[in-house]
Amino acid sequence: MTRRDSIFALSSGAPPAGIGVIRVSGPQTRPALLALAGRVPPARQASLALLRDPQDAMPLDRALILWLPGPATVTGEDMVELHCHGGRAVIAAVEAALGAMPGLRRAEPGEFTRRAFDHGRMDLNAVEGLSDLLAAETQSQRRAALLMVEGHFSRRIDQWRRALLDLSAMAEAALDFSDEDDVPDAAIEARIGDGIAALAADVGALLDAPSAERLRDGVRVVLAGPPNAGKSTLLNALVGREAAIVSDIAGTTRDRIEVPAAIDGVAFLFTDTAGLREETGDAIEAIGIDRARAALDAADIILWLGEPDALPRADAILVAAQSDRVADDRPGLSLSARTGEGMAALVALLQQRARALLPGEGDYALHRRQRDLVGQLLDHLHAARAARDLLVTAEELRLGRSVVDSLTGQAGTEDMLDRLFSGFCIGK
Ligand SMILES: Nc1nc2c(ncn2[C@@H]2O[C@H](COP(=O)(O)OP(=O)(O)OP(=O)(O)O)[C@@H](O)[C@H]2O)c(=O)[nH]1
Ligand SMILES: [K+]
Ligand SMILES: [Mg+2]
Repeated sequence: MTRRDSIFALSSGAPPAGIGVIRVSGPQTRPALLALAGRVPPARQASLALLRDPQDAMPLDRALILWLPGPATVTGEDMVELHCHGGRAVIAAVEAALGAMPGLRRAEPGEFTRRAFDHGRMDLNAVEGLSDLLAAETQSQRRAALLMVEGHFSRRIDQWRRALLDLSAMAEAALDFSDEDDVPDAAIEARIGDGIAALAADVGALLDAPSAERLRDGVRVVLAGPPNAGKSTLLNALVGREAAIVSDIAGTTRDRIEVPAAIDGVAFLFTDTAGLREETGDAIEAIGIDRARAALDAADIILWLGEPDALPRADAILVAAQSDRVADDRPGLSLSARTGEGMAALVALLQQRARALLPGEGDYALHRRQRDLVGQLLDHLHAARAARDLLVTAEELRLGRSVVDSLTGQAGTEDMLDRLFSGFCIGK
């Protein structure tokens, strides 16, 4: 796919800044560079140039320019980078000069990336990874996103595609053969079966990959228990600010209070909830209790500040709170949010639990879209394996290949792509 129009945008942060990098991409890039700088420097070598307004030859800025002829560029098109002084008026003047040139216009959000995708420079997984990388706030988010951008997952999918093609070719050959004498070669069928099983094992292993949404939004830690157990006090201590109201009145917290917080490079989403009790005359509190139960259902980790025999889930962490004033023969992790006693142990335990849910060093995380498609691929492989008829096996393998195409975005629906790219900032 090629496009006629060329685009430009400020690709660095909002001015004023030390440097403002304006990128241009498309067939008009070279003429634009010539018009602004009066020359086209050697490819991929930084050089200084006085940029002039082509209309009146007045100086705009002295900038570092980088001429990047396509197709070996990030968009796959001719590109130039203008590293200008990052003042508002400088950027505005250079952008105005570019905008006045024929065939050049401002880029829409994500349009550079979209061109990279359209020209096969990035597949959909790398695009999603880039979106995550730009949004990354913690080091674990950054690491997992970078692996996606670098194409680790895409290369694995490519291996799947090749394995599927090989298996399909074997199945077709066996079918041709069986046409001739009605006796399919048992050895070939066994080889196909083994190949499918090996591929299914590799694909299935990815279904356990950590969730990119969880990595992005934070590990959901829900604090729950009876009224006045000290949930809100503990939440405030964990996030380091007075996010929730604390009082000695039972039933103080009614709504769910969600507070994101990064602890040692891991994103958590802490949720304080209304105290759970069976009977309340207060209609609002009753709604709060329903919401608390819903939060518990969605929790990755539960901190339970109640009775041990009322644990909402077997893996909930039992917390014996307010240890500074309650006699401590209680089971569970003893702590006082007031004095800080036991807090370090709780944080260490949260980190340990979170690590098990998040990608480790060198692991990638999968978005729901990716996980769903990996699941579909696995279903087709299982069906291909279980089929008694080689025709069915061949068809399931073909369906598997189309799932792989969806995974890389080769068979993506247009509105999904529009949504994804519009989430990018301008200049990316
Ligand atoms: N001494 C001491 N008091 C605490 C501690 N934690 C909470 N409290 C007190 O216990 C009372 C209840 O605390 P909250 O944090 O509001 O309890 P809660 O579980 O959120 O209560 P609800 O929102 O009403 O369900 C308040 O008066 C707190 O100051 C603690 O560790 N030590
Ligand atoms: K309270
Ligand atoms: Mg509370």
